[in-house]
Amino acid sequence: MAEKLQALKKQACASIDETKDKLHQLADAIWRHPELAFEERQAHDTLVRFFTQEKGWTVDAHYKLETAFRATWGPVGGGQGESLVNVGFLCEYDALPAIGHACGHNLIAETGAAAALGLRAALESGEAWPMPIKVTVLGTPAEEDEGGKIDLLREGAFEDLDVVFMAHPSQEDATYIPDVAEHDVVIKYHGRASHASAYPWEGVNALDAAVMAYTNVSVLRQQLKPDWRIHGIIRHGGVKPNIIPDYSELEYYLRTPSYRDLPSIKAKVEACFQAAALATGCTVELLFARNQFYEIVRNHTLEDLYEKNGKSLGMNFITVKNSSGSTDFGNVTHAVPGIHPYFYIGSEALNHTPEYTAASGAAEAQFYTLRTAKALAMTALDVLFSPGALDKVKQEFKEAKSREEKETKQKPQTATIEKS
Ligand SMILES: NCCC[C@H](NC(=O)CCN)C(=O)O
Repeated sequence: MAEKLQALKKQACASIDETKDKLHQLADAIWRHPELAFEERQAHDTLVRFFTQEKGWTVDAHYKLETAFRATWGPVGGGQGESLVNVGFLCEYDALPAIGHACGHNLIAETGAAAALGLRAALESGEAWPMPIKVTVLGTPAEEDEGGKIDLLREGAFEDLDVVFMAHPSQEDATYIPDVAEHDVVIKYHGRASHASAYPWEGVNALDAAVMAYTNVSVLRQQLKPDWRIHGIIRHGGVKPNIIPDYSELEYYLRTPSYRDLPSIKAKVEACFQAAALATGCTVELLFARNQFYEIVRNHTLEDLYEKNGKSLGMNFITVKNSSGSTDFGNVTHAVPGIHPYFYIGSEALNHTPEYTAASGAAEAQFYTLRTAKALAMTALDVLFSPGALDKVKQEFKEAKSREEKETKQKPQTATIEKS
């Protein structure tokens, strides 16, 4: 089987190389027209067209969400009574406000599509596969905002998948970076307008509340655990200096390494926001996002396979220990075994900067993006055909889940303001 597996991997890589121009065009079209979360209509249509033109894929446009899609191929192979193995690849394609594809999600879409095409090409060689195999591509919107994958999870989109792959652009190749749990909140202060010079005493200053809230949180930061994060912006702060602002608005992201600590960080910042309202006489509304992002549940079996395949293609892997951002893929890994490796794109630029936008649209990124897609397809082939690999992946996932359940029993998700 080892030789056959090698030949299949070669076939997947060759097919990705053969499709490289179309794949580049796909990423380029998404990059040239950046769209915000849940508004990715053109990216959705571009990907739907891509899979429709590839032939053989069953494509569901607007799958469960307006800008999500699903493309499936197969099943192929297997005898009667064998259970189906459904391999999933994810495409993200939302951009950031003002700076476009500064997180390279156009390249995530490309790796997901390329890896799926590569796996399909290998599976098409006509072998008698021991079990029925299906390939599924899910287009998952709004990673940079509410987390479309969490909505899709709730809608059952991941229920029939056995393993899920995606890869994220970065400054390095890493099988895992500690993406943390996150909950977002919008804070609205309502005050009363008045002439700021003639009768300021009649006003209730909502900007003052926002500034106090910002300062309260900054003061709180010193007392947070080193890997907890709170960061925010003031979105509205008034309209004219001579009108006491009657409205202000902030948005904050709250992050902890485990979702189990989110209630604690939320309780602490809520106190900061309420205190600002009390001090200024404003009323306050706290609007927490409908979805919480969870940290990634690691699958070392998948990571090791990916690393081995990546190294065979020339990748240099580094180990990252520092907490990173967050991803709605974290929630996926609580339901299905999966990996979310990071990949170098030929630039030292940092994500969420204009320089990264340029790098994710540059021709240089293509070599690295396709190399990553090849490593994903090869890893999927290992999962399918390396003896015992799928069982090992599933067993590790099961063990992680039962550890998780035990920890949740020991430490339920409760809000506490810890006293020293
Ligand atoms: N509110 C969701 C923000 C998600 C965002 N994701 C990334 O940057 C992708 C890399 N993990 C974040 O700010 O972490």
